[in-house]
Amino acid sequence: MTSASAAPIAAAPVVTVPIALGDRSYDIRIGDGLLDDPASWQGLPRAAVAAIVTNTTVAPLYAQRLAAALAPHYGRVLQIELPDGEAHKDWQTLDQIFSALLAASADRKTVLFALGGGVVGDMTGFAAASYMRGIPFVQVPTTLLAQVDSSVGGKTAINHPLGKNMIGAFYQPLRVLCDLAVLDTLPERELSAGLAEIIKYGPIADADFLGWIEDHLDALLARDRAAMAHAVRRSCEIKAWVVGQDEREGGLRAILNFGHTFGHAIEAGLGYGEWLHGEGVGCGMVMASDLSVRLGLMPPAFLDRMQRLVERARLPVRGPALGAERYLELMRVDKKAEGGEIRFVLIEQLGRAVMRAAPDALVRETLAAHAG
Ligand SMILES: NC(=O)c1ccc[n+]([C@@H]2O[C@H](COP(=O)([O-])OP(=O)(O)OC[C@H]3O[C@@H](n4cnc5c(N)ncnc54)[C@H](O)[C@@H]3O)[C@@H](O)[C@H]2O)c1
Ligand SMILES: O=C(O)C(=O)C[C@@H](O)[C@H](O)[C@H](O)COP(=O)(O)O
Ligand SMILES: [Zn+2]
Repeated sequence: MTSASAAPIAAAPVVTVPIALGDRSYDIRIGDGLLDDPASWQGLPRAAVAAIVTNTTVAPLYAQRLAAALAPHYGRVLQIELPDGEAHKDWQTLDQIFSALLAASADRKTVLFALGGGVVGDMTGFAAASYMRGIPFVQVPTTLLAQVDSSVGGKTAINHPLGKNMIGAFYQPLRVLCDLAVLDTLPERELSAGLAEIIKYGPIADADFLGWIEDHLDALLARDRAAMAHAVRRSCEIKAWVVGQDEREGGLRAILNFGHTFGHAIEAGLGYGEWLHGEGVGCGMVMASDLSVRLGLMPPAFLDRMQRLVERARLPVRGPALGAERYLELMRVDKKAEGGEIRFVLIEQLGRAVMRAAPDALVRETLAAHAG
């Protein structure tokens, strides 16, 4: 993919990235202060009930402002507060959303607003996909990771103890609103987790963007607003470009899983929540880069480059000591696996990814070098 439109942008203007999916097309809006901008809510369906789905951490920070913005447009605005954390991305918490909607007589016109990170977004999306067989929803992502990745593209899910995101649906939001100002309150560890998914887009789709991230990493860690705006925009452009061609992951979309086969194994193997998703992806990208080198697809310098960048982003580059057999067992449950054969997203050229099986012996070598 070429890096057209990669010129840095100023922080102030609202940028719109379209995602083309026929009658499910929508806009990703990126800007400073979108929560308080009346234009953010124009053109959305009106209804008797709107529900803000959020969590106990984000609610005190931003829910009141969102409720005030929505009040003129809906008869009632409910607030559904979920417990915080990856460990709660499960059936029980999903059911809390359904129970709250039913108790409030939410109907088929009810619009859900996912206010939070990827956990809230994935669960709200799944609730929207299944409540009364489908109701509209809007993504209002409040973490860097959610703004650059999880709010876009319609993958919704909950975890299963045996595997990450195993129960879910493809279901697109009506709109995505990325207010860059909310990133100011994000803890540093979560900022780094978001950087992992930003870094991902370079090796899989845009070598120039990888260079840009290397050059601007310090600015991103310092939350420089213009650097953030560019990183969110370019990430969303790449994700929209991929999803627009392969909404349901028939092939190409799997490149967005670079680093995830190892990363998901780490998340599930440790029990959800010990490592953040972005931490698993950061370390997983180092492992997948190592495997790309071992398979002769990339030169050793590529692994050094990726490891250095992931480290600079303050992400782990060594996986936990789960044992190679346990890693392999967990990775065989991955959604990309076919007939028990693990398939990895690997890099074959900077900016181009490929999906390949790898001999267990080589995967063991990668794990010996980067885990434990
Ligand atoms: N659907 C997809 O395409 C997709 C893509 C990537 C990741 N994901 C999923 O997203 C999840 C990870 O998302 P995440 O990294 O956003 O984690 P998260 O949703 O757990 O949020 C991280 C933490 O930040 C807090 N938080 C959120 N916004 C805040 C703010 N503005 N200020 C202060 N604190 C804030 C949250 O309460 C939470 O404690 C994982 O479950 C992952 O599987 C999905
Ligand atoms: O949108 C996608 O497609 C992705 O793979 C994005 C990933 O960053 C994300 O973590 C996704 O939820 C992983 O998908 P899964 O199908 O492997 O569960
Ligand atoms: Zn991810």
